[in-house]
Amino acid sequence: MGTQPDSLPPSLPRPTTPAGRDGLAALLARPGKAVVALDFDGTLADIVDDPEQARAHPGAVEAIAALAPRVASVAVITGRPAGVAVRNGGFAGVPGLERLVILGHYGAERWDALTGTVQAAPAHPGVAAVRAELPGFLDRVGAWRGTWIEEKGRAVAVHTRRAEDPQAAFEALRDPLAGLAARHGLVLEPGRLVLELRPPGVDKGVALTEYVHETGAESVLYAGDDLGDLPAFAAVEKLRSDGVPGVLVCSGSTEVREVATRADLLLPGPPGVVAFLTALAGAVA
Ligand SMILES: O=P(O)(O)OC[C@H]1O[C@H](O[C@H]2O[C@H](CO)[C@@H](O)[C@H](O)[C@H]2O)[C@H](O)[C@@H](O)[C@@H]1O
Repeated sequence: MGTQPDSLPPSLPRPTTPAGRDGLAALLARPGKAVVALDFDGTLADIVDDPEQARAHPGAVEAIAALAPRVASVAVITGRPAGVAVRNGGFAGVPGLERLVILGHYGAERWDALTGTVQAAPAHPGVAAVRAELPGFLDRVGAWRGTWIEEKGRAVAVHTRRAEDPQAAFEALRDPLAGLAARHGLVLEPGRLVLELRPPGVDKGVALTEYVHETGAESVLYAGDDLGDLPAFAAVEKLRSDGVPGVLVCSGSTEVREVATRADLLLPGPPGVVAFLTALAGAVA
């Protein structure tokens, strides 16, 4: 049996890094000054073939609702439109989630449970241009059968999960779509078998940093699973170097290596995240 040389409770999985253990200890010492920020797809929701069908993993909403009243804030930071995350997550009107904040479109949109409204940055004209060009563009570059376009309002995403060889389809489209995005003043956001063309200027790191400063938090936990979460990881690393303790959690240890290798704590996907959040709520009770 291992020893616990610090004050972390045995009910919680133990971060593997000193910085992660410091971050978790700070959160537990003063939960009322902690922000817990969570990605949606792959972290709170299991990955499925059809994004419309993605739902919060069983127990996720209950775990967040138990935790949220005991910390400064819980925020969901997602590439989804904020309204889609609210709907698919089932986050509206839940006791305990009265102060939940959802930062959608990587921070370009914000939904507050307090008002039930979405605030958004102005639309980028490049998105409409790409939307019009994309079907013909995919035909011309010979996209794999099964590749499809997700309409996201402020962005468009090209999915390859349903192609015969999803990874080959993803790799074949990556450079062409980066070029198309650049021609219209957009950036390419690669994810798990998805290539999103979206406006520049904001990412999950910017969104998280601004939110931590807004709330005056003195510690932060961020959990994510995908490449789009790496800016948030970098933001926590920067906050740590500025004296704000933080914990980095990876949901699923094998899918996206870059996320796993930078995390302080590896959890086995959304079921593991739900178990962790439930235990965390118990530990700060
Ligand atoms: O920031 P997130 O909450 O992780 O959202 C990022 C992207 O998630 C969605 O795509 C991913 O989940 C789908 C449903 O499980 C899956 O089919 C897809 O392969 C994944 O990449 C969403 O569809 C994208 O728009 C988001 O950008």
